[in-house]
Formats: sequence, C-alpha cells, structure tokens
Amino acid sequence: MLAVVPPPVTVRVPAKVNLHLAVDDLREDGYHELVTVFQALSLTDEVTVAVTEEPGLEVYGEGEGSVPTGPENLAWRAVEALAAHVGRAEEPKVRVVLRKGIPVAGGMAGGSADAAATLVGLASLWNLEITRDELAGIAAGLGSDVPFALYGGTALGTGRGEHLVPVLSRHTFHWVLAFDSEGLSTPKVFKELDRLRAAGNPPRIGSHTPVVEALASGDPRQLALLLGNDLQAAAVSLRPELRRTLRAGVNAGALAGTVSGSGPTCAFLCEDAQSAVEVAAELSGAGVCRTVRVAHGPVPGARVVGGDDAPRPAPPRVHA
Ligand SMILES: C[C@@](CO)(OP(=O)(O)O)[C@H](O)COP(=O)(O)OP(=O)(O)OC[C@H]1O[C@@H](n2ccc(N)nc2=O)[C@H](O)[C@@H]1O
Ligand SMILES: Nc1ncnc2c1ncn2[C@@H]1O[C@H](COP(=O)(O)OP(=O)(O)O)[C@@H](O)[C@H]1O
Repeated sequence: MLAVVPPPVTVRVPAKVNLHLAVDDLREDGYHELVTVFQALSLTDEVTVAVTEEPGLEVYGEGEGSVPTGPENLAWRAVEALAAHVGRAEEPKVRVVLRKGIPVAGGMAGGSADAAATLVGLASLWNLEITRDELAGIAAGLGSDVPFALYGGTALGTGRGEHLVPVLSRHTFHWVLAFDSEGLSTPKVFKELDRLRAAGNPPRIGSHTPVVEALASGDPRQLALLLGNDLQAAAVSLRPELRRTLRAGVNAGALAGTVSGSGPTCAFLCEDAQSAVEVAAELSGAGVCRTVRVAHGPVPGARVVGGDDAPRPAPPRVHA
C-alpha cells in the first residue's frame, strides 16, 4: 500500500528588536542574566519543511553564503531536537528550505527565528499534538531568543531571555533598519561588554518599567526617549562606524536609534509610516550602511502560511 506523503508546510517568522536590553553580570554557566523587552517586527524569514528521501537544508536570500547548511544550522538543530522529543530520533526524513529576509548575525535573531519556525512547521507536518508552551521548552534549549520567535508580539524576557511575559503594546510602531555589510558575533559582543565593565565603563541602563508604560500609552515619542541597550557600547567599541550610522538615522528624521541586540543592525523608531519611508530614503543615500528596510511591530510569532500567502518558488541558483 502507498504511504500518503503530507504536503510541505511553510512558516513565516519575525525578526526581533530589543527596545530595552539590561545585561547583568556573567553567570557561572557562561550566560548573562538579562532583562529585555522584545518586539517582533514585520521583517521575516520563511521556512518550508517537507518529507523527503534526501534530508538536508537549503538557504536562499539575505546572507545566504554565510549561513551554515550542515548540522550546526539552528533550524536543523530544531529538527533534531523535536525528533528526539517525539521519539523519531533516527535521521529525520526532512528537507528544510530557508528564505531569509533577516540579516545574518545582525542582532535580530534570524537563526533563532528559523529554529522557531522549524518547530512550528514540523509540528504541523508530523501532525503532532503539542502545545506552543511545550515547543517553547524545546526552543529554550536551542537558544535564548528562540522562545520569543514562537510567540512574537511584545514581551518582557528574563533569565537568558527565555522566560517571557507578554507586554501590552497599544500602537503599531514604525521602524527603519540599517543592515551592516558584516555581522557581529553575539558571544564576542557579550565578552567586550565584560571587558569594558572590568575597565570601569560604561553606565548600565535603568529599569524596564518606563518602557512598558510607554508601550501601553502607544506614544512613539515617549518610547523613543527610553530605548536602551547595555550591549550598544560593546557593539560600538567593536564596530566604531556604528556611531556614524546611529547619528545619520536621527539626522534623517528618526525619533531615536538603537543598536538591535548585539548588533550591528541599527533600528530607528519613527513617528509614523510616512516618516519611516522618508527616513529610509534619506538614510539609504547617506552611505552609512549596506541596506535599509522599513518594518513595523508588533507582529505575531512563527505561523503557518497558506492560500494567497503560500511561498514563492525558491529563486534559481546561478552557476558561473
Ligand atoms: C543578545 C541577544 C538579545 O536578544 O540577541 P542577539 O543580538 O544575539 O540577536 C540575545 O541575548 C542572544 O541570544 P541568542 O543569540 O539566542 O544567544 P545564545 O545562542 O543563547 O548564546 C550565544 C552566546 O551569547 C552569550 N550570551 C547569550 C545570552 C545571554 N543571556 N548571555 C550571554 O552571555 C553566551 O556567550 C552564549 O554562549
Ligand atoms: N538558520 C540560521 N540563520 C542564520 N544564521 C545561522 C543559522 N543557523 C546558524 N547560524 C549561525 O548563527 C550565527 C548568528 O546568526 P543570527 O541568528 O542571524 O544572528 P544574531 O545572533 O546576531 O541574531 C551566524 O553567524 C551563523 O553562523
């Protein structure tokens, strides 16, 4: 009898920006305790999972040449983790296709997003009865930012960032994102912060409460005054050109700019959608970054797309 092969499943998953990222001291397990307010943005990756006789992973789009396609890819680690969790530990007969829009090593949690999307896609492909909270447990084992990509929205993250509580956000906020030509390594940025702190610098950002209040008020001007990131000084120390990028965004009319997470992507909060388009146009002409994108948030976390949302076919690879 012929086995019925389920159709491929595609999941869209958002990037994140940290509106507030307070980093505490290094813990014994090599991680830093942190308090962060995440917001999920309309800048997305799409992940398709399919049953196959040729297991593996393909990557297209943003940064495709610098994303590993072997077992170290976070999306493939998600395949293995979910397979082990549900007792399919033999090599999973799965093909994963990543269509990336999120910059690689950009401080916007692209790899984490792909892992979260893979968990959601496989749960559907394998018809698993598994809750999002159970998936979040597996997600936390894959990386600090993976659980947030499952839920999306706006959330307060504590611990390594994996303990999440939703935060009320009344408004759609409009952002301009400046991608750099090269990524920054997250562990190196945390190490640089430890080094700067050992030398007596820089001051730590305060409590997250005012940011949560500004989100509830929905006023982008109020939120703009409160954006803060303890990793920014470390990212700027490793990549001094970011100072110029941050200045250029504000000169172009943004309300405020911040380094996203460990960087080097800079995120600029704008007054409204129209202002974001104008800031993006001016910033692209300023010659301070590789690419500029407009995005809004909050948006939902990883979710299966279908119908008119169905994926475009993978772009053809050009061989020289
Ligand atoms: C800084 C943040 C802010 O949201 O995001 P990114 O800028 O990477 O997107 C996160 O904390 C990154 O989360 P994620 O990228 O999932 O990091 P993980 O894989 O868990 O950890 C990578 C490495 O970063 C360091 N790390 C990460 C998280 C944390 N709370 N303390 C740390 O010191 C550790 O050296 C760890 O080995
Ligand atoms: N699916 C993936 N997408 C992007 N990068 C990945 C992925 N899997 C593993 N990586 C590795 O993880 C590193 C961090 O990538 P990414 O998650 O995009 O950045 P960040 O941690 O700054 O948010 C990359 O340099 C890459 O080598």
